[in-house]
Amino acid sequence: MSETEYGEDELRDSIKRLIYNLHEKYGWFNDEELENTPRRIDSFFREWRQSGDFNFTKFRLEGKESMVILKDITFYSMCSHHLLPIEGTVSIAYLPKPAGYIAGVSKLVRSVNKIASKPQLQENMTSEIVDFLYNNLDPLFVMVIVKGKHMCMMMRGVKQENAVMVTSSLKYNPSVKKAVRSLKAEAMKMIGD
Ligand SMILES: Nc1nc2c(ncn2[C@@H]2O[C@H](COP(=O)(O)OP(=O)(O)OP(=O)(O)O)[C@@H](O)[C@H]2O)c(=O)[nH]1
Repeated sequence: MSETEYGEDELRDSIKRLIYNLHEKYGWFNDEELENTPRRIDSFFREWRQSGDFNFTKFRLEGKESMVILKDITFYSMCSHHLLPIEGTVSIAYLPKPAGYIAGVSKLVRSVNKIASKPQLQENMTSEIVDFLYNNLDPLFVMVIVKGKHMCMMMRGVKQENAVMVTSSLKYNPSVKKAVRSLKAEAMKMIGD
């Protein structure tokens, strides 16, 4: 449903109704919270939706091409099934083309933040990051590994304190098809555990 069909005011009103209904049923909120919690939730979603746009600064590779790794980027997302947080790390490996693009390193983090900042499934987030980097950098090879702890499995349901979901996705230029297995092994070795 688009924003024109379901406007910002209606969204705020429905959050207010949710908080009031939860209070009716469970008696959870005091007066200050009934007044201000809907506004805070609304502004969280606004801030989250707006986070992310940036200029993807790139440079030209001058030396010989070799694998670039940025590992253990912290991310926060939310599962689209329960709207509960997912937190974890993203590791990125890419191989630029000869004299091709290299990313300003912070832009790899900004790419993760941009894509993480919405409710989603981890598998889809992983492949979306790969697609975004592939489209922006036009590399020979890109691989992303995501390790996520899902609050929906920690504070409810199966109650797993330590389970970590690991997902990976890769994309490559057809010219390196025969080398993909060794590129993947090199990326995984450099990223490590
Ligand atoms: N690839 C690469 N990038 C670097 C290195 N040192 C700094 N950078 C990046 O160079 C980029 C410069 O991009 P700009 O957009 O001009 O700088 P900025 O506005 O300060 O970027 P942010 O750090 O994203 O706020 C940033 O992404 C830096 O992280 C490096 O050794 N290698």
